[in-house]
Amino acid sequence: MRLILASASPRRLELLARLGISPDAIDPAEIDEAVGKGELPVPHARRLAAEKAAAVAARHPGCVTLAADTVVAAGRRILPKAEDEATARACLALLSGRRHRVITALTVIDAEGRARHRESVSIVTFKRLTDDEIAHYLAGGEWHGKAGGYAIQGAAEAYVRFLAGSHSGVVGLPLFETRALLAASGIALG
Ligand SMILES: Cc1cn([C@H]2C[C@H](O)[C@@H](COP(=O)(O)OP(=O)(O)OP(=O)(O)O)O2)c(=O)[nH]c1=O
Repeated sequence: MRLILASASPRRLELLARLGISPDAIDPAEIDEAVGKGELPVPHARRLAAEKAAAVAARHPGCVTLAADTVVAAGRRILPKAEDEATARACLALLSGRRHRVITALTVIDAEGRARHRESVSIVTFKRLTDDEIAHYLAGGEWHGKAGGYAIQGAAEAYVRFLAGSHSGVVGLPLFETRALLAASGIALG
């Protein structure tokens, strides 16, 4: 069974490798990731994962397609993907000392075109960050392109006081849910 990874994220490819899987092709979906008016974090992540999977599956009939979307949420608010330092700084200031959620939604479309969905929701709390700590983190550049302006797989984990849920889910591909969805969709797993 051919597996298509509908993602440009090298982290998702690495996480998939931890399941012993290497996709037959990588075909990133390029969809509009704008947040809908009044759209809440979990529905937003679900919608984007489903749209990424559908867009890519249409190009690969008869294959299994896996897509994911990661959202960092402070209450009902969806934090942006940090594309510049000012945005990353604003995210870190908001997350400082405060509990937030990281949602990764998954969609797998099987060879018959049937879509299956799951999501992982983790709770993360950072310590209260001083201005110096924020400046030091920003200088490292790891925030670039990351939802919420940080990457737990890098230096930011040293600021994480509490995590409940899935570490791989925070990084971008929750292994437990991914394994379950792929197995249900006909991908052979060890
Ligand atoms: C919170 C957090 C996010 N991230 C990353 C994962 C995702 O790459 C990104 C969220 O954006 P996504 O839109 O989920 O993914 P992407 O644009 O990188 O890739 P694609 O849509 O092609 O699959 O933030 C981390 O790497 N570590 C973290 O701790």
